[in-house]
Amino acid sequence: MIELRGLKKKFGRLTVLDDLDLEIPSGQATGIVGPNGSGKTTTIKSILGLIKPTEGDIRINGELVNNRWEYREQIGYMPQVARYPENMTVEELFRFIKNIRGYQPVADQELIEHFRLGPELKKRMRTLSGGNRQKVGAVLSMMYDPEILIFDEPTAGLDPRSSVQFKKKVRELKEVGKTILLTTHIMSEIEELADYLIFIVEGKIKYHGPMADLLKKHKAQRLEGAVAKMMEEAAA
Ligand SMILES: Nc1ncnc2c1ncn2[C@@H]1O[C@H](COP(=O)(O)OP(=O)(O)OP(=O)(O)O)[C@@H](O)[C@H]1O
Repeated sequence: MIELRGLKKKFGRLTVLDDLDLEIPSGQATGIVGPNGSGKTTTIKSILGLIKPTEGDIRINGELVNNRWEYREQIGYMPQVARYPENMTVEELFRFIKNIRGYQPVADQELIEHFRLGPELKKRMRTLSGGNRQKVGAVLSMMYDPEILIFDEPTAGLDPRSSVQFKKKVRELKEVGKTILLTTHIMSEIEELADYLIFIVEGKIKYHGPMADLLKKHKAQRLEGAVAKMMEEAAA
């Protein structure tokens, strides 16, 4: 379980995360939704230790991870916008990551095939299409078989077939009990993949709990309707 307690983040005078208290359950997929600029990526980056919170604690499986780095080995991260060594070819990049880690990945070949990246391996990163860069990010996030996977708008830029391939992989990861956290603006994707939902507006949690409870509460069949209602309530 990932626990956030009293998490605050300020950038100068702007409060971006305002006292977040929540639990992200293990072995399930959790979707974070909310309007643009509501703090989703900042929450993810805080969990990853890429942003230092102004206040508050983050615990993973009960252990406080503030200012500690080792725990990041258990997390695979696919960022919204990734920066890579642009002159490396895709295969050089994979080799580079293996050298940094110092041990062999569990599933790189299988993932390269799954995402049909074979024809891209000899291309330099700077020449890849946006969608293929995303797929490289997906492989990097999964190839060491981490317990926790965090995907920030993972299917933005993927063509429909690749998006289906990505979601199939996420379902497989769920089946083997991984903890998954993902953000997306595509509500149907959250419905397909997530069991648990976090709704965040202007850095405040407006809902967190099982997806089914939210739909029941708002008497909605589809998530889009429930989220639209919550957005109206938040704006009122
Ligand atoms: N390094 C930074 N310095 C200053 N402000 C920042 C920084 N990073 C994020 N912000 C601000 O924090 C707020 C939340 O940003 P964040 O990227 O977490 O939103 P988001 O919910 O992921 O949005 P989106 O749906 O558009 O991706 C925004 O107002 C953004 O401008």
